[in-house]
Parts: sequence; structure tokens; C-alpha cells
Amino acid sequence: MADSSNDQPLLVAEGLAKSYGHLQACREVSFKLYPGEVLAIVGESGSGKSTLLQLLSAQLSPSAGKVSYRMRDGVLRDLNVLGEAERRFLFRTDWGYVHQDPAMGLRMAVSAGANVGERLMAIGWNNYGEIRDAASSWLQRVEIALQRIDDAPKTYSGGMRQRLQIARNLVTAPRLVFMDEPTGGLDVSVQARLLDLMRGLVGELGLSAVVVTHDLAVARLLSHRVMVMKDGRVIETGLTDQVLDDPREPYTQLLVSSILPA
Ligand SMILES: Nc1ncnc2c1ncn2[C@@H]1O[C@H](COP(=O)(O)OP(=O)(O)OP(=O)(O)O)[C@@H](O)[C@H]1O
Repeated sequence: MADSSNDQPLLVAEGLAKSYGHLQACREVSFKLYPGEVLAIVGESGSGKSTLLQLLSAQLSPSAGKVSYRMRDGVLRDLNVLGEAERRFLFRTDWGYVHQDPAMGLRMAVSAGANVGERLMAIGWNNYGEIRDAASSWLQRVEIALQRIDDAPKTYSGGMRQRLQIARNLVTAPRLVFMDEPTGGLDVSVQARLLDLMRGLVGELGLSAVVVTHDLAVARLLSHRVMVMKDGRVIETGLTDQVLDDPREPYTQLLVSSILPA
């Protein structure tokens, strides 16, 4: 018998569009994301990547089209018509959201341990020892020294903050993680270490992810599939290596050649 859970898409976008007045920031976007799949959305600044990510993660309502998500009961649900409890479940448990700016995803003045632990408390954990153990274990997984567990992220470096944000997101074992320019604003060597860590975790946990990036090196390292956006439309899509090594569209060729000079 076929394995139905992995054969069925986790997220389905159908004819998605978003307008701001006359400006069409996103139009006619349709795709399916499967369990364990990492999709990168690439394109130059203003091409609509962040708008699309916000639509996919139910932070914006579409002007047209819809996004459906397969809940843990196996039923595909339209995000726009979810009840409040289901939305809370998604945001607190089943999804992660990694912001480019860690200050948007962390509480900068409370300890690292509390930053990770409060995601667990939000889903009903109440044993202090267990919460602290889970937080310690996640700090180690993201390569943060345990003696920093009681320090607040405002005392952390940029790379450490981003790794802490990842720990906070992954501690509830989400099935889908949205990432918005996760390595943006970091030094190149810090980016490389972070990418390596993310790649390991995504593979090990079998996570599905949608990653917005203007950095094709991030797409190459993390994603299985790429969607190239221009003026709010998806102009090319395919397996990452195929699109980046042999782009069909002149726009993608330009994107690739400016990042990877011959
Ligand atoms: N709240 C808003 N109101 C009006 N216009 C908006 C709004 N948000 C985005 N836009 C416009 O929509 C278009 C797409 O923006 P978006 O931020 O999605 O692009 P992007 O590819 O993520 O760019 P960047 O990489 O610079 O963040 C742009 O022209 C932008 O100015």
C-alpha cells in the first residue's frame, strides 16, 4: 500500500495574489510543498518574496486565491477559514518562523533558556526541570554553550541570536518552518556556520521549509526546489541544481551570473 502521508502535499497554494492599491505585489502563484521538502523563493528586492511568505504563513490575507495546509489530522484546510484555536496551534506548535532580524523572533531581554522554554509553556509544559532540560538540549544542538543559558540574547552575537531563534522555533517539533532571509546581515563566515547548522537540522528532522532569500548560495545549500520571482510572478521553478546551473529564463541567468561570476 502506498505511504499516503508523504505522498500528500503539506501546503498548497492556488492562484495566490496580493495587491496594494494598483500594485500587484504577488500574482497567480500556485504550487505544492511536500513533507520534508525545502523550497527557496528567490528574486531581486521588490519582486514579492516577502509578500508571498506572509501569504503562505497566514499573516496576510490574499486578494485572490487560497493557501491550504494539511493539519495533523490529515485534513487539508483553507488557512483563511481556520478557527482561532487552530490558528494558535499552527503558530505555537506546528509552524516555525525565522525572521531575518532575531529581535523580531526573540525576547531580547529575557534569558536564552526562557526564550526556548516559553514556546513549550505555551503548549502546556509546566514542569520546570523538564522545560530547562529541553531548553539546554536545544541550546547544545544549536551550538550555544550551556553556561550562556541564563544570559539574555541582547548579550549575544548576531550569529548566536540567529541560532537561538532557530532553537526557539524547533523546540516544539514543527512540521513546517518559514524563513525570511535567515542569514541576512551576518558576516560571511557566520553565515556559513549557520547554513551548515540549518542544513543539518532540516535533514535530521525531516522538516519542510519555505525559505525566502536573495542569496542564491543559501538556496543552493538548503533547498530542494527553487521558485524565481519577478514583478510578483513566479517566472521559473524547478529542482535547485537544475535552475541554478542551467537557468532557462534570461532573468534567472542574470540573477545567477551576478552571484556566481564566471
Ligand atoms: N504593506 C505594503 N503596502 C504597499 N506596498 C507594499 C507593501 N508591502 C510590500 N509592498 C510592495 O510590494 C512589492 C513587493 O514587496 P516585497 O517586500 O514582497 O518584495 P521582496 O521581494 O520581499 O523585497 P525585499 O527583498 O526587498 O524584501 C514592492 O513593490 C513593495 O514596495
